[in-house]
Amino acid sequence: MPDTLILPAIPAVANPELQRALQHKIDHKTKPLGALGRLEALALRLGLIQQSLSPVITAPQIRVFAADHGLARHGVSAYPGEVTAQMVHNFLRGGAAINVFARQHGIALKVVDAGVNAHFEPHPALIDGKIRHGSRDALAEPAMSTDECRRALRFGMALVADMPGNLLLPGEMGIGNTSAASLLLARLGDLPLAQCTGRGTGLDEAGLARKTQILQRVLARHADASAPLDALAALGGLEIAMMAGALIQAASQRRILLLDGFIAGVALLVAERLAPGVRQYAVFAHRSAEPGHRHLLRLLDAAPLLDLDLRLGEGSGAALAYPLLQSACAFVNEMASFSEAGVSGDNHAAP
Ligand SMILES: Cc1cc2ncn([C@H]3O[C@H](COP(=O)(O)O)[C@@H](O)[C@H]3O)c2cc1C
Ligand SMILES: O=C(O)c1cccnc1
Repeated sequence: MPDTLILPAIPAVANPELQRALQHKIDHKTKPLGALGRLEALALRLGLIQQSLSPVITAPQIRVFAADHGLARHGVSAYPGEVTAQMVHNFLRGGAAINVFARQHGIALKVVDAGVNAHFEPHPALIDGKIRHGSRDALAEPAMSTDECRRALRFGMALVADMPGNLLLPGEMGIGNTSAASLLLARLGDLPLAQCTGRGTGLDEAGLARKTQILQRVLARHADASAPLDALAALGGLEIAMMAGALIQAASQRRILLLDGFIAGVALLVAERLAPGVRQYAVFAHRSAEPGHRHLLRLLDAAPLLDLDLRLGEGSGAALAYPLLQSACAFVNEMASFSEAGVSGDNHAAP
C-alpha cells in the first residue's frame, strides 16, 4: 500500500462579518483614522487568525530546526558544515543571537535536531527528531527519499500538535540551507535560479558564481521533481521539511506563524503548496538581505514588518518583530474608544 501523507485541514481565516467588526473597533479608538498605519492591518490579521475581536498572544514558542546538507561539501557556503553542530551546542548553552532575543522578550526556545551530522547528549532544550545524519548530496541523488521527507514533515506536525501557546516562531540552522531554499523557490515559484540565489553566509563574487553554477546543475539533475513533495525531497533540507510540517500543523490549529527570513519563508511556500491556506496564518517579520527573499515575498503577496538588512536566520528576525505583535494586540484590547474617553471627532469613522 502506498504510504500517503495525511495533512490536516486548514480552517478558513476570511470572515467578512468579523473583519467589519474588528475594523469598526480599530476605527473608533482614540486616534486619527488609520493613524496606527500597518499596525492596524496587523491587528486585523491577528484577530482574523484567532477569529476574535480581542486577539491575544499566549506562551510564544521558538523552534529552531537544525540539519546538515549534503550539498555543503561543494563549497556552496562561506562556512564549513561543522558549524551546524557547533551552533546547536551554542544554542543549548544560550549564546546565539536567537537565545539573546528570546531571553529579551521572554519567548520559550527549543532546538530540534532534524538531521545534524553529530550526536547530542539529551538536553532539556533539545528535541531529537533526527531523520538521518544530514541530507544527501542533491547534486548526485535526491536529498531525501520521499519516505524520509514524509517522516520529516510528520515529525514537524507532531512536534507542534501538543505545543503550548498560540504563536510559533520557526527558526533554522543548517550550513548550506540557503542553497536548498533557493532551489525550492526556483522550482516551486517557477523563477530563474539567478534571481533566487544569493551570498548566504557571505560568499564573495566568485563564490556566488560557483554556487549558482552548482545549483543550476542540481535543478537540471532533478528536472522532473515538480510536485511539491517531490521537489522538497529532491532539493532538500530536512530542517526545511520539518519546518513545513510544523507550519501546516500550527495553521490547522489556528496558531499565528511569525516568519523569519528567506529559509523560513521558503518553508512556508512549501507548506502552502502542500496544504493551501497555511499562508493566511503567516505574519512576515522582515525583509532579508538575501536577494531571493524579495521575490519570495512578491510571490506570496507579503509585506514584511521590518527591513533591517538582516541575513542571519535562526528565527532572529521573528524574535525581533515579536513586540510589534504584542503592541498590535495591546492597542486593540486596551486603547479607549472616542465614546469611552469622551473625545470628540468620532464622526470620521464609518458608523
Ligand atoms: C556562525 C553562524 C551562525 C548562523 N546562524 C544562522 N546561520 C545561517 O546561515 C546558514 C545559511 O547560509 P549558507 O547557505 O551560506 O550556509 C544557515 O545555517 C542559517 O541559519 C548561521 C551561519 C553561521 C556561519
Ligand atoms: O534570511 C535568512 O533566513 C538567511 C539569510 C542568510 C543566511 N541564513 C539565513
